[in-house]
Amino acid sequence: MDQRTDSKPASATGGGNRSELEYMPGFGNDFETEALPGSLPQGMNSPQKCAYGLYGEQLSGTAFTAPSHQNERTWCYRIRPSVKHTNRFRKIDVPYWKSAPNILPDVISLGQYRWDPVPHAGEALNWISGMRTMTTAGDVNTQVGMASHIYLVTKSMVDEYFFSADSELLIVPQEGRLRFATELGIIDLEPKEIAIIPRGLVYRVELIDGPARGFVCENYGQKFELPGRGPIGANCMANRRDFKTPVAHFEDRETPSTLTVKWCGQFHETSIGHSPLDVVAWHGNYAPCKYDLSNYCPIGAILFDHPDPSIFTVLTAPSGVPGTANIDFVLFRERWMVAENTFRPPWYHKNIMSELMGNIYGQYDAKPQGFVPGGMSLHNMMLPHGPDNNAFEGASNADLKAEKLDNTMSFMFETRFPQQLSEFAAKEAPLQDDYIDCWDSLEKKFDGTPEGTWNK
Ligand SMILES: O=C(O)Cc1cc(O)ccc1O
Ligand SMILES: [Fe+2]
Repeated sequence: MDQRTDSKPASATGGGNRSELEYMPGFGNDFETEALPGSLPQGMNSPQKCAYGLYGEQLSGTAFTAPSHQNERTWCYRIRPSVKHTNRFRKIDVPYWKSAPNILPDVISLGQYRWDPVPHAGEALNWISGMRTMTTAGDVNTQVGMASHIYLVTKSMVDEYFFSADSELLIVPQEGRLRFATELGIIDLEPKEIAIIPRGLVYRVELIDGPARGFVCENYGQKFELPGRGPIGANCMANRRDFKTPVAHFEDRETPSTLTVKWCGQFHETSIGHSPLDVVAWHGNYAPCKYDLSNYCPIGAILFDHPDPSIFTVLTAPSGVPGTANIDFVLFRERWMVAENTFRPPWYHKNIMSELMGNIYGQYDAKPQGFVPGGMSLHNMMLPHGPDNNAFEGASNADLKAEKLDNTMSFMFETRFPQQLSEFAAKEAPLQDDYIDCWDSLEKKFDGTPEGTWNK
């Protein structure tokens, strides 16, 4: 669906409140939007002279020759071409934001790990200084794998801009509200929502309500897309129309500013004399978006058994291997549990993929205690895990009436690669040293009686 929306440019500071922001519906649509009437060329991309004296510029998110159903690019009409934004770069240190490969000789990643919420620091932190890498997987240089991070944001970026050439960011807020002022428009984000910021897109992050904390999946590989639903058909899970992309919004502001670029795992800074968020009009299918997780329509077992968690996939970032994702983003949210004669929580298992989980709010059914909002857990490649003793006992003896799992939202970043703990995750973050004890009290129940419940 194409949509054309004119919007007034807001104040130079990106002013205006959330309700004034406008979004266009759809996932991966071919959008078009202009902030000034007539600023978007029609019928062609590169007129000899653009309206309002704008410069035309293409942002390519896939190779020029990617198959047409995967090809993504956006045409921007901007006050200055981006190349005018870049002076010489200098390398800077962003010590807590790591990239793969980051395999540390004195850190053991083999294990089941769980962390309490990372507390806010004494000093004020912004989107860049407040990023805390927990795990890395794959290789940023060959564009496979991912990193997981916690962000701790207590101050806005002011005249500071950022882009990651390495990655697309999937952002999962847990507390506080943030504004992403991007080249292509403004997204306000709060817990229960997620956002996707594409590789190469310049933006600034402002604090609306703080402190803000959340989770980030940094995807080095092919972009996130909606999973195929197979026999489920054309509806449910995440529906395309519920993804929202901002309308064009520009800043014509000449102030000394800095642009930080993440490139091949390293950070670089350059000075510019103006806001780079100067795109007046754009069209294309390479754009940021947000999605309200309360729109996710879960599908599940309606008679017996516990399906694989892939049934709850919101987004998947494919690898070259069919069915084996670089990353799946999986959501465990409110739902009814109705399966008869079934052990309802997740089963015990070992998985070739590695599972990084975060709790947005509430209680997770396999871990009624200890996995708290803002907390994370890691069940690495082929490492056994499953319900703790309380969950096992409770679910094995429960009266199996229909039961609503209410007030619960956790998620999983599941990748085909093993995840390596960062130094921060192993040594500074609030690691629960006693996590594996949660399985200690599981008893031997083998008693020589053949009866289970499956043959009743
Ligand atoms: O380990 C976990 O808690 C995540 C998970 C949930 C589930 O329902 C099935 C498998 C699985 O890995
Ligand atoms: Fe699991």
